[in-house]
Amino acid sequence: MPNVHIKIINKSANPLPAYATSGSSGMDLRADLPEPFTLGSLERAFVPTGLFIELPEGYEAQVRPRSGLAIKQGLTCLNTPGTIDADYRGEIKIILINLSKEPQVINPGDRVAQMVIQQVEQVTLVEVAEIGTTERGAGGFGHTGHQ
Ligand SMILES: O=c1ccn([C@H]2C[C@H](O)[C@@H](COP(=O)(O)OP(=O)(O)OP(=O)(O)O)O2)c(=O)[nH]1
Ligand SMILES: [Mg+2]
Repeated sequence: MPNVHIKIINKSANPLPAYATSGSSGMDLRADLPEPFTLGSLERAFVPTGLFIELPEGYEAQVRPRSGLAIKQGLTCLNTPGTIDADYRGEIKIILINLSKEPQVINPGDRVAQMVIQQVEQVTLVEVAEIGTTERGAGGFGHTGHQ
């Protein structure tokens, strides 16, 4: 398991993110807020985490929604999966949107998203006149049917 440097600016006394179980893909991210705030129906907002991360080259972090919040409160990440680049040194922020019909309250320390850290490769694009053929070809967007 590689080490990753993380700095936490702790407005809400939040603990460092951690994997909830030994098999968890993501670590939950807590809202670093001075007080509760309300996200109205269809409103979006930055939710600060107070976290600054130094990812090794060749890694990325993804900010993803939590399914429980999505089904119970209609809260999700607008740009899911959010991309944290390896060279980003600013605060990790969550772009939360309330897709429910009711206002939703976010409390300091609430676990509003999760962060998955994984390896990612950069490639060199080589321009060619023709690309290779496949069985699928240009078929997509449901062309294999529903069942
Ligand atoms: O949910 C997110 C998504 C992004 N970021 C930060 C880290 C990321 O490295 C940077 C840029 O994100 P992205 O590439 O998605 O945004 P952009 O609109 O392309 O901005 P830029 O031109 O700065 O790359 O913003 C977050 O804190 N949370
Ligand atoms: Mg970008």
